[in-house]
Order: sequence, then structure tokens, then C-alpha cells
Amino acid sequence: SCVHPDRPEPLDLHLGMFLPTLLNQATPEQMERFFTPAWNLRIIGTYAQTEMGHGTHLRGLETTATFDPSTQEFVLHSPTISSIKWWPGGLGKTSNHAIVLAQLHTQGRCHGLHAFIVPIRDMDTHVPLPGVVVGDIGPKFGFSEVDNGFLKLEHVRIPLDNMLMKFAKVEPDGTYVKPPSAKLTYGMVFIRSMIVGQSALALAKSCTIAIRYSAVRHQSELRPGEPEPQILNYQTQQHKLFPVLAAAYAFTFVGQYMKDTYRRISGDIHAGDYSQLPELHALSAGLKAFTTWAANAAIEVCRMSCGGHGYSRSSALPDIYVEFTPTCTYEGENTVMMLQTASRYLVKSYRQASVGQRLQGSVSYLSEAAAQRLRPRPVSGGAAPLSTQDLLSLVHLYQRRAASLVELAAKSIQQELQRGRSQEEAWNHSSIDLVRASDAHCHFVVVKLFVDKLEQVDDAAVKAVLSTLALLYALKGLADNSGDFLQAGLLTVPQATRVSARIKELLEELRPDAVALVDAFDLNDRKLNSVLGRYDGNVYEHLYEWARQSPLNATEVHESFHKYLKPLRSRL
Ligand SMILES: CCCCCCCCCCCCC/C=C/C(=O)SCCNC(=O)CCNC(=O)[C@H](O)C(C)(C)COP(=O)(O)OP(=O)(O)OC[C@H]1O[C@@H](n2cnc3c(N)ncnc32)[C@H](O)[C@@H]1OP(=O)(O)O
Ligand SMILES: Cc1cc2nc3c(=O)[nH]c(=O)nc-3n(C[C@H](O)[C@H](O)[C@H](O)COP(=O)(O)OP(=O)(O)OC[C@H]3O[C@@H](n4cnc5c(N)ncnc54)[C@H](O)[C@@H]3O)c2cc1C
Repeated sequence: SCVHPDRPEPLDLHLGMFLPTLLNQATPEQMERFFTPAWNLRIIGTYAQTEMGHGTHLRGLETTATFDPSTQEFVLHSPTISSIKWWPGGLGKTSNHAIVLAQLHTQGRCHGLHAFIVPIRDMDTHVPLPGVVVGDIGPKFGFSEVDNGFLKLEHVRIPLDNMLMKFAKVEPDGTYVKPPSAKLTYGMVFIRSMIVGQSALALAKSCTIAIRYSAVRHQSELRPGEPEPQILNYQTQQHKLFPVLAAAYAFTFVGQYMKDTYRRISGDIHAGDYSQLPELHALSAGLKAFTTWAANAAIEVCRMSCGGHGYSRSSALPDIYVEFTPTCTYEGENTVMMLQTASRYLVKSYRQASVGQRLQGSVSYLSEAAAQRLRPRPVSGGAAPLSTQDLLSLVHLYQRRAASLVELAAKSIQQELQRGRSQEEAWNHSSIDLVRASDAHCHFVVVKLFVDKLEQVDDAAVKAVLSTLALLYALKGLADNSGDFLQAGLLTVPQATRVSARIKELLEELRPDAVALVDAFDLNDRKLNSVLGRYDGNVYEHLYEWARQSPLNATEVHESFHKYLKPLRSRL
């Protein structure tokens, strides 16, 4: 639930994008109307954009909203089976309103996607309103507590004033007034920016559970005859978990940066300055994809590092995974988001830099790269950047890897065009390179923000351990993507060998602080909800207690079962 700034009482649950969209696209009068007591007593809203046949391709959405000037109403309609709204959270049983994205038709012309508030259930009886066919889409991979639903609209009429008109408008005579920028109707940058913080939280929870458990769990023999060691002392366990720990800190800082950037740029937009919207769209789309893919994989690493007990729901890791994994799909499917960042921002910026334009923001390095391309600089074959004093050099290495992959993608498009392919085909035949370029750009942004953050840390001891984490994050990325760095001439094979050796040293250096570093996330037992991740470390007692609570243990096997079993046994 969310609290409207001017009203103390909490508003009802607004699912997913309902409230952010309202806040972003409703006029002040509409905000007043939707949040007056009559509305906020029980308005439960969902955000219905995706259809059965279209999720990614917004321009392909089929739901229509046709303005009828004779009655001053819009007629909302689902013309085909594939146009049925599908997936919106809370639509199946809970919501009584939906923000519906539909193709606006007025005066015989289609003006593209716009947002409409559609009442879908009676505010008193909660019965679906006339023309509204609504229900739940059925069991899913997870998210079972959310009634993701379907919505079929059969010529449903809503008043003119239910179209969100902060940017675009329809006059009473049906005249369409364009928004100051067509891009404002896309939205989504808010939630995508927030999801970056969710990636950090999912990582922090998972590595807290796995590292605390790894400090409690004793297993096997390290030295014959000695007691079983903590599994956290195994180099392989450290190699699994400490890079996740480093990523959890990295993404926490990126999440803070995205929140601040969203606030700053949306303030500019409200003041009528849209110049930073492309940067915000590119960053939010790319970093949402980059951090959710990384966190999704890392949660599984944490689960498997806990052995059998990691597979138990008592660890909380299966639930963290099931709840987190759809972030790679919703709010913009990750591959499509990476392509947006590359095609709509990086390649465009590369071309601007190539003609000497001085770029600002996260792509300013492309201007430096264009200049250096004019004055190529031999890569130092000397010592690899392996100490915390070298963090800035590592940022430059990531910057130059990104620049080289953006250039590679741009040149691939050029080559495809020269082979006679159309623009669209040339882009499609370069999309693997485009995704790689986006990934490298986001990776550079994450490393840079981590290193920038260190400058704000005053406590010497904290700064030292965070610098070691930043170094581990950067070197692990170098090792995992060494092909890119070698291919771009940014790393030599001997240097790559030294990087791997240095990573092992860093694991050892971090071992004494590992548990303190996860404690620092300050996730209490209730929030973690994990027997393995308990702050007091009393895992086995609570694991046994947790199992005994299982409903299956509420009763003994009934004697009728034995009666059933006996004849079977006698036949075996
Ligand atoms: C405090 C609370 C914290 C909460 C934490 C988070 C919790 C999360 C809970 C959420 C629960 C789940 C709810 C899920 C909801 C959903 O999934 S809602 C549906 C999401 N669907 C999508 O995201 C659809 C993805 N598809 C698209 O965005 C578009 O189809 C496309 C991929 C962008 C392509 O559209 P198209 O019209 O073809 O555009 P282009 O030609 O590519 O670009 C045109 C220009 O517009 C610019 N642009 C595109 N998108 C945006 C944007 N969002 N913002 C700004 N600008 C955008 C693009 O850059 C182009 O610009 P130019 O190049 O300058 O023309
Ligand atoms: C748990 C959950 C909750 C959701 N909640 C909501 C909600 O509240 N409201 C709402 O409106 N929607 C919601 N959605 C729907 C979600 O937004 C869509 O599923 C998402 O946008 C992806 O679209 P799609 O399902 O059509 O996938 P598709 O786009 O069909 O993706 C399938 C494959 O096609 C590829 N692909 C598609 N287009 C391209 C392209 N141009 N280039 C290259 N590859 C491409 C993708 O990369 C992917 O691999 C939810 C989904 C989930 C899973």
C-alpha cells in the first residue's frame, strides 16, 4: 500500500505499476479525484498493459479505446482473443480498477497507446461490471500469492476524464492534443530503476544465508585427523560466495544511484526538460537487465552452496529464487531491454561521438574513445591492475572494453548494410553484438559507481574492506569476460593469469570479514525467514523444529494405511 502525501490514511493496495503510472501520467485534478475518500476507500488498482498476444511489442497491443463525442465517453474493447489483457498482478480476483493501455482512436485516426482508468468491479459488491470478463490466469512457476489475471473488455464505456491526460489530451469534440514528447507515454523507467535495488536486496539476503550457514556447517576433512572444517574455509566455497557478496554491495550502490537519478531526471521532466529522458531510459532498461540476470544466477549459486538444506524451503533460498526470477521477464524482458540500451542509446551516441560530439552522462567515454581512436594508445603490457590502488585503472579498462564492444556492434551493422541488408535486418543480424555492448556498458557503470562510492567512505577500516570487495568484483568480471579484454587488446595472457592468482589471494583476505560483511546488511531473522541464515547460528535445532512443524507430521500414519499395505505385502 502507498500513502498519498496529503492524506495520513494509507491507500489501498496498488499493484505493480498502478500507482507509479497514476503519479506519472494523471493530471492534478485526476489525482484529486482518484485519491479523494470516495476513491481511496477501497480502490485497488492494477496495471493492464500486456496482452495474451503481446507483452514486449507495445506498438502491437490490440485493445482499443474509441472516443464517442456524442456521449463524451471512450469505448474500451478487446477485438481478438490475443488482445485479452494477460498477466496483470492482482487482476484475477482483487482489483476493482485497472489502468488499461489501449490504442486511442478519435476522429477516425489512431494515436497510439494511451492509459485509461477502467473500473472493472463494483465498488460495493466486487462483482465484475457489465462488459468486463475477468479472472485468474491459473497456476504459475511461483508468485502464487499474486492473482495474475486476464481481462476481456466488451465495448465498455468510461467517461472522457478517465484517460490519463497529464501529457496527451482528447478535447470534448474529439480533437487529439499530442504529448510534449511521445516517449512520455512509455513510462516504466520508475519501476525498472527500483528493480535494481531489488536485485541488491535479493543478493544480500541470499549471500547472508549462504555465508552464515557456511560458517556454521562443518563438513569433510581438510587435514587428516583434524575436526571437520567450516565449509567457508574451502576455496571453492569462497569462490562461489564472495563474488556474490561483492556484487550485493555493488548493486546496493547502483540501486541508490538509480533512485537518485530517477528522482533528479523525473524532476527535470516535470519541469518540462526532457533532455535526460534517453539517459534515464537507457540506464534503467540496461541496469534492470544486467542486475536481475546476475542476481538470478547468483541466488541459485547460494542455494546450491548450501547443499541439501539449501533445497529445503526452510533455507528460504527456493522462495527467494521463485519470487525474484520473474524480474528478468516483467517490466521489460531482459534481452529486449539490453537491445533498447544498445540500439536506442549506445550506437546512437557512438555515431555522435564519431563526428566529434562531446557526450555527457554515462556514455561520455565514447567521446574519449573516439578521440583516442584518432590517437591510438598502446596498451601497457606491464603489471596487471591488481591492487586497490589500481581501482581507477580497472574502471578505465572496463570503460575501454565497453567502448570497443559498442564500436564492434556499430561496425557489424555497417557491414550488414554493406552486404545489402535492410536497416532492420542489419540490426537484427547484429543483435548478439548489441546485447554484448549493453552488458559491457552496464558492467562499466557498476564498477565505476562502486569505485566512486569508496570516495565517500570516511572510516579507514570500512574503506579498506570495501575496496577489497570492489577489487574482487572488478577482477572477477575481468576473469569471467577475459575474452572481451584479450580481444580488445586490453589484457595480455600473462596478465590474465595474474588476475586469477590475485582473485585467490583476495578470497583469503576476505575470509575473516565475510560474516561481518553480511551482518552489515542488517537483515533481521524475520526478514530473512531462513533457518540456515539465523543470526544466532542455531541451525540444527531450528531445522529439526521446523521439520516437526510440517503438516505431514501432525498425524501418525493411519492404521487403515497398514490394512491397505498388508494385503499388498502378502502378495509381494
Ligand atoms: C517503491 C516501490 C519499489 C518497488 C520495487 C519493484 C517491485 C516490482 C514489482 C512489480 C511487479 C510486477 C509488475 C509487472 C508489470 C509489467 O511487466 S508491466 C509491462 C511491462 N512491459 C514492458 O516493459 C514492455 C517492453 N516493451 C517496450 O518498452 C517497447 O515495446 C520497446 C521495447 C521500447 C519498443 O517500443 P517501440 O515503440 O518499438 O519503441 P522504439 O522504436 O524502440 O523507441 C522509440 C523511442 O522511444 C524511446 N523509448 C522507448 N521506451 C522508452 C521508455 N520507457 N522511456 C523513455 N523513452 C523510451 C526509445 O529510446 C526511442 O527513442 P528515439 O531513439 O529517440 O526515437
Ligand atoms: C510474474 C509476472 C508478473 C507480470 N505482471 C504484469 C503486470 O502487472 N502488468 C502487465 O502489463 N504485464 C505483466 N507481466 C507481463 C510482462 O510484462 C511480459 O511478460 C513481459 O513484458 C515480456 O513480454 P512477453 O511475455 O510478450 O514476452 P516476449 O516478448 O514474447 O518474449 C519471448 C522471447 O522473445 C524475445 N523477443 C521479443 N521481442 C524481441 C525483439 N524485439 N528482439 C529480440 N528478441 C525479442 C524475448 O527476448 C524472449 O526471449 C508480468 C509477467 C510476469 C512473468
